[in-house]
Amino acid sequence: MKYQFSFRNISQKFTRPVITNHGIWEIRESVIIRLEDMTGKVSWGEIAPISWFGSETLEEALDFCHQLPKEITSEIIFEIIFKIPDKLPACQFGFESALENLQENHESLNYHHLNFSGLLPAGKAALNKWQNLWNQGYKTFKWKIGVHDINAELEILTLLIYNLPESAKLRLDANGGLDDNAAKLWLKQCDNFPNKIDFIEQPLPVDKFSEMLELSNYYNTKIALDESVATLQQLENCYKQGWRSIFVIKPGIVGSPSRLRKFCQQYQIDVVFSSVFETAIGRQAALKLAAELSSNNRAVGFGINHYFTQPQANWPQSLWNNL
Ligand SMILES: O=C(O)CCC(=O)C1=CC=C[C@@H](O)[C@@H]1C(=O)O
Ligand SMILES: [Mg+2]
Repeated sequence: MKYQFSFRNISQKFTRPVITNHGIWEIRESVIIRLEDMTGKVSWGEIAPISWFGSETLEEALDFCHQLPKEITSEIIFEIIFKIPDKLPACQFGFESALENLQENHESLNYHHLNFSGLLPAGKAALNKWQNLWNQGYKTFKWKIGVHDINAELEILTLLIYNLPESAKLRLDANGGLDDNAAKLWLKQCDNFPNKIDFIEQPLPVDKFSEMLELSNYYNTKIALDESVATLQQLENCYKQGWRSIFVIKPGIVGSPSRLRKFCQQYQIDVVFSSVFETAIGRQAALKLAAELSSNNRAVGFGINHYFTQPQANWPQSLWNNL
């Protein structure tokens, strides 16, 4: 099968910069790819790298797209998906989801049974942001920690827990920014609120796997790996090294959807699906996987209607025309 291939770079400004232990992220850039088959059917994919999570860089993704011919075959696409798995995971996701969309009618996608988690700004700004997300229907909130002084953040946590409605849940994401003592302080504090805290995400850096495994066996508060399991190879490695607590999966950078499906169905892991702050194109493909593979009814981190200001209506054609 042959496809007309084209691609364009897109950048979107976050409504509010995403501030994490990795730094301040103001503009989200990604690559939109377009495949048209011989019947004229068109489908879209999105390549949305996060290089500091371990995916390829945007430049590597663009270079890869530039070296592809304007007319590509399904053999070339399968080569992308299965032959270069760990170097270009965001490209794998973009191309395979575009191909899947050509082969399936994604309108049948039903993810209305999913619960969504709203992203709170780091620091004390979270205290006056949660209310309007609650009013929009979010009952789970993710708050970035490891950004400000730990004592200040622990105080804010207490205020957040005191102010949030009874049924609201909090998940804390340190982005690997804590040391062992700080992680123990957070876990000890969270153990005091067992019905409030969903989990602490990536408390320690990626190279502290055994320390996180030990913490996960000692404290009641669950720990979720994120940066440690960013790509399929890392996911498999952490599972094989004994991780059985929560795995945060970012479909946009993990790699091939079909290989992810196979892994999750084979190992029945406890997963939380998470956005890479993609556009509606990548989000639709990611939520398709979340709808199929989510476990334990965990809220998915795709609260798109508060990441970007640009309207996402009648994408992607309108987007494509304006790029
Ligand atoms: O998972 C969510 O709730 C939203 C997505 C999210 O928090 C992230 C997406 C991409 C990079 C990070 O800044 C951050 C994360 O660490 O999970
Ligand atoms: Mg995270």
